[in-house]
Amino acid sequence: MTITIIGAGAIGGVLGAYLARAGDEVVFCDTAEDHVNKINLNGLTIEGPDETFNVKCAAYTPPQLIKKNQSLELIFLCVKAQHTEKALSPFLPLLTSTSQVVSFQNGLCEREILKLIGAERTIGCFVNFSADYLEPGKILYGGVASLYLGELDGQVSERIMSLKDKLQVWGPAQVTDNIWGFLWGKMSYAGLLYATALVDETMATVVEKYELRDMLMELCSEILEIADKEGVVPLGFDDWEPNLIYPRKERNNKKLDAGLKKLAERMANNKKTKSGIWRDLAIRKRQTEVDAQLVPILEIGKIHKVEMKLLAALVEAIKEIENGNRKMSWQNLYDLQKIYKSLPHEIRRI
Ligand SMILES: NC(=O)C1=CN([C@@H]2O[C@H](COP(=O)(O)OP(=O)(O)OC[C@H]3O[C@@H](n4cnc5c(N)ncnc54)[C@H](OP(=O)(O)O)[C@@H]3O)[C@@H](O)[C@H]2O)C=CC1
Ligand SMILES: CC(C)(CO)C(=O)C(=O)O
Repeated sequence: MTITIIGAGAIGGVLGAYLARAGDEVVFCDTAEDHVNKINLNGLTIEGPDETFNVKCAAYTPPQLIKKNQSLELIFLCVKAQHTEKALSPFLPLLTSTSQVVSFQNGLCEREILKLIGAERTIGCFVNFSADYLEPGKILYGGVASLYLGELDGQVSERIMSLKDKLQVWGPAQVTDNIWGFLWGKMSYAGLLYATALVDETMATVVEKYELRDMLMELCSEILEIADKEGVVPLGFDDWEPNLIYPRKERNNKKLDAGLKKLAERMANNKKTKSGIWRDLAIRKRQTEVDAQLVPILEIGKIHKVEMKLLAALVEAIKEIENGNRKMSWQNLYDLQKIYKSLPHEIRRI
């Protein structure tokens, strides 16, 4: 079955390249014409921690692929969260009743995808390996990390087992019966990642900054509280353990500090030392995924009547950096610290 990768950037490029190298038929589709042209001309190059390799594959822009008018059975959707609907919609007429669309994205994009194509054709995926689009035809790959596939209803179906098997050529892909748990777990981690992007430092440097730790963990707790209200049990991965952070009253600071030390070490040792959010703001000078990732959590929070002062301030600060009305600096984190210190005592470090 041909795998169509919509969004042949960092994540889509890496997965597609491994699959193509192993002999799968992979078709890349991306709006960046220079990237598409380069792939067609010279192939796609992956610069990984252990090897650099190049694969030859067909690449198309969305209008070119639509023009081919061939049905698409398996789509890996690897665009930024805010492009989900725009990227998938043009292909709806090419889907069949058995097509599968797998969301290799951060955020709760599956909620949006299922509205477009129905839950039966939507497959969830939690992805935590790191990669960066370097230039047309070239992707930096940070190496393997957690990747879990899951049906939205928790079923362990044959189709996700076979997808998991297919992905072994990339690395240790796994299957979960709680994909929402992973997606919300990643969202709590995303709170931390967005905060690290408020300053032009590595993620590890911010995580190691002990005096900011309580504030950062409260920021993540705000997100975890919403997951809790939604009836989801957030899951941990790669030295990130939501259950050490929330419920607040059960927080074990000793274990949490040990976990964050390991996380900072992992971050420092990765080829990608700053987040994709930082890269969007500092290098690519474009909007982050904040409107499609953190803003929906604020909205769900409103439904549950939970005030998220830190998350709201973080969203505002990120948007100000996006718009050029704020610079990256430590002061941004200390501004959040001020808000944290004004929170009721019972919320602060227990
Ligand atoms: N990179 C990472 O390390 C990680 C990323 N993720 C998540 O993976 C998802 C993908 O991110 P990432 O790979 O980094 O993003 P990239 O920007 O590297 O890749 C996305 C690609 O999709 C293209 N694109 C945009 N709109 C469309 C469209 N309508 N149709 C087809 N292609 C389109 C983009 O072009 P253009 O740039 O011109 O817009 C870009 O080339 C995100 O949700 C991210 O949060 C998760 C874990 C780690
Ligand atoms: C840091 C990373 C790669 C997750 O590990 C990520 O999700 C990002 O860059 O946004």
